[in-house]
Amino acid sequence: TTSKMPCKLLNLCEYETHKLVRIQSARLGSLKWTFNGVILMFICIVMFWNKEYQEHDYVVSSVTAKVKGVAMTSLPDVGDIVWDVVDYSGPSQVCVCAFIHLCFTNIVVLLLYIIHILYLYYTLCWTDKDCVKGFWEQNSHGVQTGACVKFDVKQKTCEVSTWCPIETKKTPPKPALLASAENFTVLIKNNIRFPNFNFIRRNILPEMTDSYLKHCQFNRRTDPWCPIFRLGDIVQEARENFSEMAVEGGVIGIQIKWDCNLDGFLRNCLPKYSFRRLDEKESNRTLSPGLNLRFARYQTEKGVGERTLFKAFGIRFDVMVFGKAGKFSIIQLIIYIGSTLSYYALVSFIQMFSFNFFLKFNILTGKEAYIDCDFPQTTLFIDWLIGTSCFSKEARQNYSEKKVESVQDRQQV
Ligand SMILES: Nc1ncnc2c1ncn2[C@@H]1O[C@H](COP(=O)(O)OP(=O)(O)OP(=O)(O)O)[C@@H](O)[C@H]1O
Repeated sequence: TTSKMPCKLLNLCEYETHKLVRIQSARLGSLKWTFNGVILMFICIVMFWNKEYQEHDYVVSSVTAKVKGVAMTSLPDVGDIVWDVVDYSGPSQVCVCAFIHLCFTNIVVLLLYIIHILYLYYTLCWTDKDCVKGFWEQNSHGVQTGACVKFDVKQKTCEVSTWCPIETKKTPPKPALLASAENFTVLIKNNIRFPNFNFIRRNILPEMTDSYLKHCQFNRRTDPWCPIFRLGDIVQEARENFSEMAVEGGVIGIQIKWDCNLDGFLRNCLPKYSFRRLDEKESNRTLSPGLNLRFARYQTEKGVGERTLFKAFGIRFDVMVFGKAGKFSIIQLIIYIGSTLSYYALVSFIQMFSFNFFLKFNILTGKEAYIDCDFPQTTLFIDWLIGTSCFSKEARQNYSEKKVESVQDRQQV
């Protein structure tokens, strides 16, 4: 007995293995193959749907844009101005569309400004020593000359050199002066590359001809690949009102999405355009809404430098390019198959669950006897439901005679 003690205490003389049971049951057999089939189908659908057999690469791209259109404005102090393609295409010229993607839609013109007219700025002083030559600060309009000059009867102020007269704050005109920019068109040229696959493409597709480009206009339904967009349509696609947005300006995002399949006969690589407003929409509630900038036209009048200052409000179009390309890769396919094999463990789990459930249901309804077990049973319902069934000797014998063929028995081992 003493020699058996360490055996008993430490379970040294025991070996555990699983018992394999083959059950002759049409119901359980068909359940098993149904589950196997469903899982196999699920794996295949996911594989083809998500193209899990492909390796991927991400897009590298460049974008340029050219705007065309003609508009006329009647501006106070300046008169009628025609804005055509030349005004907004040269880099050093006055622009309606200043940077490639910004289009002015509204303008405040400030009077002719003459260079180097001395103007008084409200920095009080008593003598010239109180003023610093060349001094400038954020809210002043020019640079101090260093002279202290009379401002009114009582006060003196530091003299500054600046453009005259001083710009006063003006609200943008409503309706917008350049609202006809709605009909301008912009050609967006987008070149993309997937470096890993050495694949190059443009949004001006190979099958497009010069005459097609001259006349086409993007339309989501009738012409979704045309790279020429009417500004009004872009704003409308972004669910905004052009005439409202034109007053103070704003930012619209143009998203170009390339989702490319580079596999043989399934090859497909076309751009998808979408549009949305990117800046704060509620101009009533937003401090300093919209988008504006200043530019000037310079001229000389009788030897004196002059400039016409424009404060222009505009809609900026930010073009964003996203893209992913996929190509068949045997390594990806093997990795995917390997990672999905574990799903088959689900089959035996579901099988065991349903087997136990049916068996216990039979026990509950008195079709099977369920008495004592070789090991303690918990009283938790969930354990009872999914735990391994245990039978009395009699029931086990009875059951195995009818349905169960024992392949491997632990006690025999
Ligand atoms: N904003 C635009 N709206 C409509 N069509 C445009 C626009 N920009 C370019 N196009 C047309 O698209 C085609 C390709 O333009 P691209 O700028 O590459 O060539 P281009 O010969 O320099 O064009 P153009 O001299 O007419 O400006 C041309 O037929 C051009 O007229």
